[in-house]
Amino acid sequence: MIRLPPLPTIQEIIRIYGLSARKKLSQNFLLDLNLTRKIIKSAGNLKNCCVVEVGPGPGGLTRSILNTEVDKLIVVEKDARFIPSLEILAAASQGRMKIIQGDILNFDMADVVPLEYARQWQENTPEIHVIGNLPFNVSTPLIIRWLDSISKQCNLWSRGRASMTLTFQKEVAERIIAPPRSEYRCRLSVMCQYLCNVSLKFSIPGKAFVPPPKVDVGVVKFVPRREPLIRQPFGLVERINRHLFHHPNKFCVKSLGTLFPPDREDLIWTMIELSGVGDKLRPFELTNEQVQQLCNAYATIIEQEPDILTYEFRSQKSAKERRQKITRVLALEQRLLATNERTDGEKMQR
Ligand SMILES: C[S@@+](CC[C@H](N)C(=O)[O-])C[C@H]1O[C@@H](n2cnc3c(N)ncnc32)[C@H](O)[C@@H]1O
Repeated sequence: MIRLPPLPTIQEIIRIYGLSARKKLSQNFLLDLNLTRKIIKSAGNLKNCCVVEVGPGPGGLTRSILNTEVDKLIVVEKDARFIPSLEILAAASQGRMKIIQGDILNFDMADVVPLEYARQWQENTPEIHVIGNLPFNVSTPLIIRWLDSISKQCNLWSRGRASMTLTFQKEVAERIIAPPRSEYRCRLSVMCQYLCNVSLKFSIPGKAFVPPPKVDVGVVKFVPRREPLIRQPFGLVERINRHLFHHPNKFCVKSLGTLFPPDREDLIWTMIELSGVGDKLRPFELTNEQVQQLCNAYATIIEQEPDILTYEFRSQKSAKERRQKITRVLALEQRLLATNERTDGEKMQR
């Protein structure tokens, strides 16, 4: 293990630089180095890896990352007040740490991760990890955005199957990992699980943070799957799940009904029949595989009847906008499916 030289404690850094947590920005600091160590341990072996830490704040987690044999650490922090304290860590890091002041929501991490850490998607251990204790109102939209990138193997995930260890409000963490029939099972569960192996590593009581949030926190690890459990474009999977979980406790036929125009009820039954998923199941009971069967059935239906999408995109203002949106969606979905098939073909040839 690499040890950092003696440094002021995080509490001292906060005092010296006057780094009070800003409630407006939902800032809660983790100052207990036993907990920061535990988070970093749950990310896995970081030896010779490149880590991107999002929202390092005063640098508690950052120190624990630097105390491993990590090869490169890139931190992305939005709040300029933290940069001088992070510079102290960078100076002690023996050239391993780089600071970027920026908003992770408008930032492509692939731009800053050196190519030497890139690996083939199919390779065993990811060499790139993302770690972060972000405000809850940032972490959930961010994970959806990153799942989209994982599905397309773009942005950071054009460099391989980078894993993520992130904190969430405990209840959101429970939703992410919820198995079928769990009270927490929802759209987020399927969206996360079809693309990643997800595990709740441990929970941290809110009172461990300064200032303490009103809720407890869950540390979740995401490892992108080599093959997604649902082999359809992200937008299509998202659409089906959005409709399905609109009524999580009613029979699926009720939720699926909203996918089709009122005069095409027949398509609900076509979808049920094509999927082989019984009509007496409720969305929260569906396995990821059953959601896949429903997505495949829907894809077959819109392939045969693309006009059905006119109903799905009825909120677009004019008929012209609707047509443009449908053309874009279909072209994108077809392109993505073609890419998947090509990759499969190439794999089979090897
Ligand atoms: C909950 S605090 C945690 C700080 C530190 N990681 C810790 O555990 O003590 C969240 C941090 O994320 C930063 N942050 C919030 N939104 C961000 C964004 N969009 N991009 C980058 N950093 C962000 C905040 O400024 C703050 O430093």
